[in-house]
Amino acid sequence: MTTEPRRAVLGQNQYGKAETRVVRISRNGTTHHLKDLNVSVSLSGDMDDVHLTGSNANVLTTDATKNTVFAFAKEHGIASAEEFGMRLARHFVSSQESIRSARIRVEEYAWDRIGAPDADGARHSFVRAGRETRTAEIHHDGEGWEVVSGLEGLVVLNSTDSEFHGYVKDRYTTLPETRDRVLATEVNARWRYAGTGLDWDASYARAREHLLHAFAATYSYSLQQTLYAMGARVVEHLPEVEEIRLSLPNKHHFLVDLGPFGLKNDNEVYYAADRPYGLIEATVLRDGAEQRIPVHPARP
Ligand SMILES: O=c1[nH]c(=O)c2[nH]c(=O)[nH]c2[nH]1
Repeated sequence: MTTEPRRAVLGQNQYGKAETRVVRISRNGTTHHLKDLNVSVSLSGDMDDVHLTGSNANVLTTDATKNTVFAFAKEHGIASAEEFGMRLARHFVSSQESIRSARIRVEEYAWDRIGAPDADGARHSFVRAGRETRTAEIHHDGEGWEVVSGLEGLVVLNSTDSEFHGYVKDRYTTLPETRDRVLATEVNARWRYAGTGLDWDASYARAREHLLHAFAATYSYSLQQTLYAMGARVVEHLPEVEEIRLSLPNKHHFLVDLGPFGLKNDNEVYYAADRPYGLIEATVLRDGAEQRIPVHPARP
């Protein structure tokens, strides 16, 4: 019996940039609108050579597909995930002979406005739709009780009223100063109660509301300042709370440089980076209270 020589052949293939995190802010006077997408591009076509011969002549770079996402967000806006995805797909297939098909996957993160329409910040302050995780930790030694409640994953964003400047400049400092930036964070908070016998649900709702209100209403010169304002507002409005500890990742939104494409980015198109991120943490406590919430939360 003769054995056929085994030869490898190229099967289905596709390529593109996955998970471009684009945030488009439209500013209608002082009322801002937000679109927040995660866009993945997969292109297929005449790609035998790039796999088999080392020729890149048919390859539109994945970098260019990412740039196209940002540039289209600026030029055409984002009416809907579907419309935006169709526009991208049509562009890739019709502008490059070597590209025969495009698959665009879009995840859209929904945002709600914070507060009533006339409330502070309602025009430019947002909370990510979908509930945060509520937490509670109870300790009892047969006599005393300690109750620490909290929340994790409450994502908020201010599209203006945030500056950052005046910081130390050492030889490694490159961050440009800014008088108007997007400030976004995921609120992770734990607060310790002075006693028991409370309406826990009502207290939780009040703490959450005051955290959101302080985030929206604070004109911020740093996330540290916003953190303190949020913690202080809870301590000052909830007499049952002795201390609160906040852990706030700075969810950086970098303005995309659209200059190379002949486009001006007037604080409209942002790249939402996921890491690394600044991590701002502090305890805010009632004057005279003991600081007892541990720095690192216990994991279940
Ligand atoms: O609000 C901020 N606080 C910082 O300490 C800091 N550091 C940084 O690079 N960006 C920011 N933003």
